[in-house]
Amino acid sequence: MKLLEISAVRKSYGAVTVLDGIDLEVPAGSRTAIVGPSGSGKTTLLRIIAGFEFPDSGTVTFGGQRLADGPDAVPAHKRGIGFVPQDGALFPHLNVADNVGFGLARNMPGRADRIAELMDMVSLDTAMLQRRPHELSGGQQQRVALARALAQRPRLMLLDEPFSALDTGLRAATRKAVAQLLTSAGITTILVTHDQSEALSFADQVAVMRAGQLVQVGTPMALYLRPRDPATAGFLGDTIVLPAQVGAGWADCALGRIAVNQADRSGAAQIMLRPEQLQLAEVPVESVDATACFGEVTDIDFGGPVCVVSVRLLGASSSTAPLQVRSPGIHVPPVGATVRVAVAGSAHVFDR
Ligand SMILES: Nc1ncnc2c1ncn2[C@@H]1O[C@H](COP(=O)(O)OP(=O)(O)OP(=O)(O)O)[C@@H](O)[C@H]1O
Repeated sequence: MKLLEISAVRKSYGAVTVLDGIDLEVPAGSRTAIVGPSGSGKTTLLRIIAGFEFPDSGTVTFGGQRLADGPDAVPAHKRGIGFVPQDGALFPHLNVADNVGFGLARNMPGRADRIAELMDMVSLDTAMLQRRPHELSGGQQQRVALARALAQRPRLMLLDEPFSALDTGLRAATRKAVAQLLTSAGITTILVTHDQSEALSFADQVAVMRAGQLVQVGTPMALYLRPRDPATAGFLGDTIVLPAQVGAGWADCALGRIAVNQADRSGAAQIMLRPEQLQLAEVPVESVDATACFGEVTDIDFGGPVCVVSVRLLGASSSTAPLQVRSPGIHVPPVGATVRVAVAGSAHVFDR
């Protein structure tokens, strides 16, 4: 069942079109990530859902209620939608208790208990209630911001790059904790991020935005393995894109004959592999023959657990860019080694 439906939403600032016909359905209980480069319109879309901005045209429907029909819109405070902005936006002069309880009436019965319950939901110790925001870590501040948004018991939570100020380890741990918390509370969530790995790991629906349009919406796995075009593929991770002749479920390309995931395609096409699909095995140079694909290691970028190995295919012209292959650090072949290149899984054929 869909909780939120966005239909044909357009928004311009002066002559600049920021949202150019957005259609998106968000199922109840799901986690959606909107991902896209800086300036593509992600925050504007989130602010339209929250009610801080209104569309020029198009509709926003939430739980069957029309929230916006063009500029005719329900104000933000009547929507029952939580919003956690990028920097948390805590009130610096208020302590944690007053930040968390900001939207709760001062004379509300059980107010202190509700604030303690919210602190517990976001795994913060109530011993922190008297502290000011500057006396908290970045991760703790984000949790307070989340608790403040949860106080309104929203059915939908909007998160605008809430983890971007956190360092890598804390970021992953906070993201996971927040995802679990929102799911167990049954709160539908939309996360805006420009970090593709964050989108892929957080969401069960990913929407890729480019220049004010949603270019593809689907599960993380579908988008990663079957992106619509090379730009979307490249945005979601590293790629190896090769020209090929495809037909009957196979592609003939510089790596030899490999399986493709669209059996119905034929003719000249561009195919895509993810670098982790290529596997290298060092072999003696005299074992090179025509039955497999071989190359020479030209460079290694040692990254510990995963290294990027540059491989020039034997027979390729010197102007052809080497393949960038990911290889475990303990098995990395040396520069100059001859390697057999094998492909795991199938390649994806781009539509155009
Ligand atoms: N109030 C405004 N007035 C004029 N232009 C605006 C306004 N808000 C946003 N824009 C412009 O709209 C475009 C999209 O902005 P938006 O913040 O939605 O992008 P974004 O994808 O969230 O980017 P980022 O990842 O950098 O936050 C940008 O070109 C921005 O400059």
